[in-house]
Amino acid sequence: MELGWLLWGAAVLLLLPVLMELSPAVNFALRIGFYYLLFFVCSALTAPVCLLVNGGRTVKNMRIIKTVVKTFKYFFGLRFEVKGLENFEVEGPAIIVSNHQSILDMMGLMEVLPDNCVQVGKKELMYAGTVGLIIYLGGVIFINRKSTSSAKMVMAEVAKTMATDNVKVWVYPEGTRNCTGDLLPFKKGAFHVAVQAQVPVIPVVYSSFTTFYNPKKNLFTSGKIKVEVLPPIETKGLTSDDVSELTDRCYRTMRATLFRLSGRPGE
Ligand SMILES: CCCCCCCCCCCCCCCC(=O)SCCNC(=O)CCNC(=O)[C@H](O)C(C)(C)COP(=O)(O)OP(=O)(O)OC[C@H]1O[C@@H](n2cnc3c(N)ncnc32)[C@H](O)[C@@H]1OP(=O)(O)O
Ligand SMILES: CCCCCCCC/C=C\CCCCCCCC(=O)OC[C@@H](O)COP(=O)(O)O
Repeated sequence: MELGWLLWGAAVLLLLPVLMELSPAVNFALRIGFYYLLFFVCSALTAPVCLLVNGGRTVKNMRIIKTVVKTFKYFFGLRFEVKGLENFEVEGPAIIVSNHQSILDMMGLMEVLPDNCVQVGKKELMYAGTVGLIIYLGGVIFINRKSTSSAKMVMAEVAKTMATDNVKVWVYPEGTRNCTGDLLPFKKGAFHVAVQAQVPVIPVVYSSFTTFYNPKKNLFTSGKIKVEVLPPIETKGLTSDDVSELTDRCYRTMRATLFRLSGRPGE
């Protein structure tokens, strides 16, 4: 019986590289599956460490999470080329906004995440097994995208407390993943919070993943991701009437940067 299993295991191990070469779908499924497994297992192992070291839900756990997630890129042959980190060095809290292409963004997020920075995430993530637990412990702010009123209430609370907690808040203004190489129109929530809290908006742009990652084409290979942290946009003196213009300005700057970093001719 054991011999049978041994032979079976050896056959799979020998066949796997051939299968991965022959079938992009197998390659994609194995690499993405391994990514999920990494998240799941590392979350389960990191949660007790966070509890032991920091005692519960606190942004301080993001340092531990960041240390662990920063190792994931080596498993997938991904490299980050980062510019502009000095733009994170603002006095006090800020709203950070970035484009959002895939769940692979978590590696890019942790690659540059400044200290004392939490993220706004869809509340469904709370139920993602051990990942839900670890992001809860990391201080992630959960919003219900299906209820604008409740989402706005949560965001209004963030605007009130981010100054006292001295935290930066990272928001994905597209509101969903978008791996087309372009930007979706921006939701305004992040910019309302920035104006309500009178804190700067710091745009962060990741180059397009389309050269190495495309679920529709079962493409997931190694690759280089350019990351640029842009200069902060001040909101002092702005009111809710200025939010649309602030959103549009940020959108245009980030879209031009996305095209530049991705080597795509601007429009
Ligand atoms: C060790 C291993 C570890 C492994 C683990 C590692 C990972 C550890 C990190 C995890 C990290 C997770 C990261 C997840 C990332 C996502 O889950 S992304 C998806 C969730 N995020 C978002 O949706 C953020 C962006 N969305 C927003 O900000 C949206 O504005 C809101 C607040 C959700 C509302 O959205 P909406 O219902 O679509 O409404 P929207 O069109 O934006 O606005 C409607 C109206 O309300 C107004 N409005 C909007 N917001 C406001 C406001 N706050 N105040 C006043 N008015 C407002 C607008 O101005 C608009 O009015 P008009 O100007 O058009 O007249
Ligand atoms: C025992 C319980 C078993 C539960 C199994 C769940 C295992 C979960 C394992 C890995 C989950 C990886 C999730 C990492 C965080 C991903 C963050 C992210 O990118 O979420 C997508 C969100 O931005 C936008 O969502 P949509 O594009 O609107 O959709």
